[in-house]
Amino acid sequence: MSATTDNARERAGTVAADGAPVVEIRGLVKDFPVGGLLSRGRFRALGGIDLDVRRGEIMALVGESGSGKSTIARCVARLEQPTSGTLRVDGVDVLAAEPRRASRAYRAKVQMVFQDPFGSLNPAHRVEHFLTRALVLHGRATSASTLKRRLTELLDTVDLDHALLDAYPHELSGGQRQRVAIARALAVEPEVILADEPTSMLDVSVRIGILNLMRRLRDERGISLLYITHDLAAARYIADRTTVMFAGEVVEAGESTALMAGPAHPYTRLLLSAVPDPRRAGTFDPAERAALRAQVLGATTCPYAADGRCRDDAPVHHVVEPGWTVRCHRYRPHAEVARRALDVSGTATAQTA
Ligand SMILES: Nc1ncnc2c1ncn2[C@@H]1O[C@H](COP(=O)(O)OP(=O)(O)OP(=O)(O)O)[C@@H](O)[C@H]1O
Repeated sequence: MSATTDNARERAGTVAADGAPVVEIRGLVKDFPVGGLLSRGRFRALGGIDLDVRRGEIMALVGESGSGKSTIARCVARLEQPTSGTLRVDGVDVLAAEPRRASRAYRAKVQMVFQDPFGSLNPAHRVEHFLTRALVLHGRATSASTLKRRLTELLDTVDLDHALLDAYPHELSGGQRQRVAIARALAVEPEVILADEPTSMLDVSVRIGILNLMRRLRDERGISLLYITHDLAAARYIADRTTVMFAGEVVEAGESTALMAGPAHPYTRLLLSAVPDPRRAGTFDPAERAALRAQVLGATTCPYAADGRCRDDAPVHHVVEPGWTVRCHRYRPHAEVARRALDVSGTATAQTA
């Protein structure tokens, strides 16, 4: 863990990550059927993922659209059934112990926050309904007075005005809606929150508030977060560690600051070369996004792909430093030499130097 992160926690008088994994994923494979009901075609969305989220840490999961980030979160949330692999939460083998759909006890431990807060809040109900329902269903408010107190506490935690209890989702801004969704997740006092692009539909000016809120939940409550994002700048800002995915595989994982200062995998370097400018106003421009996608998917035309080695012989994980791994045949332990050897574009060198 970086000195910067440690200092930030010390300043805040915080709960530090204790290093023990709360979520342990091993060899997770997910195949989806393709080609209709009568077809036997399968598409492998996850090719055997290993990933840990430690207690009280934020783990960012980054990678281009379609790389499998949401599928991992949905498997952990029990919204998808993995094809194979193991998933442990608090040491419990979830796929063996839990029903296909998550039990209430499991949902009390693991909560998910989605990209579109409007889509996840029924427009017919007021804020009070969403929060009350979560509190009552999970036995977190057994009397009228505790309910009132817990509602107030939840609103305070997510920095929402108490008057908004009476508001309908359409009366809230995007940022306020996402805060309600987070408050609803917090109502059950979870150990883990899976946040799937929670800021991508929000204006830049609002995003930072949600990122800071997630950081506070980690620091003050020791909640573990799996934070899915396309935005590497946000991952660098908020996450203790970052896992980089490409085409259903983890290609690099390590402490965020170090990984982003000197990425060892060509794909991570390409992603970093396209980090959006945090000063830019408005939401992500679709045209720019298409250009980014073309550039990143161009990574499949890695200069070393021609030798066919990755296709014929899957690369293994190399240790760059303790806690930092990269999956690339071409990786050599002397980082500077490796980085030059792995260079795939002049832009990447310029931007990440
Ligand atoms: N229910 C499904 N049926 C068939 N294919 C699916 C299904 N869900 C996801 N996929 C495919 O699995 C792959 C991984 O999808 P996933 O949503 O996990 O990617 P992602 O990295 O989260 O992308 P995004 O950032 O766009 O959400 C994609 O190719 C997607 O089309």
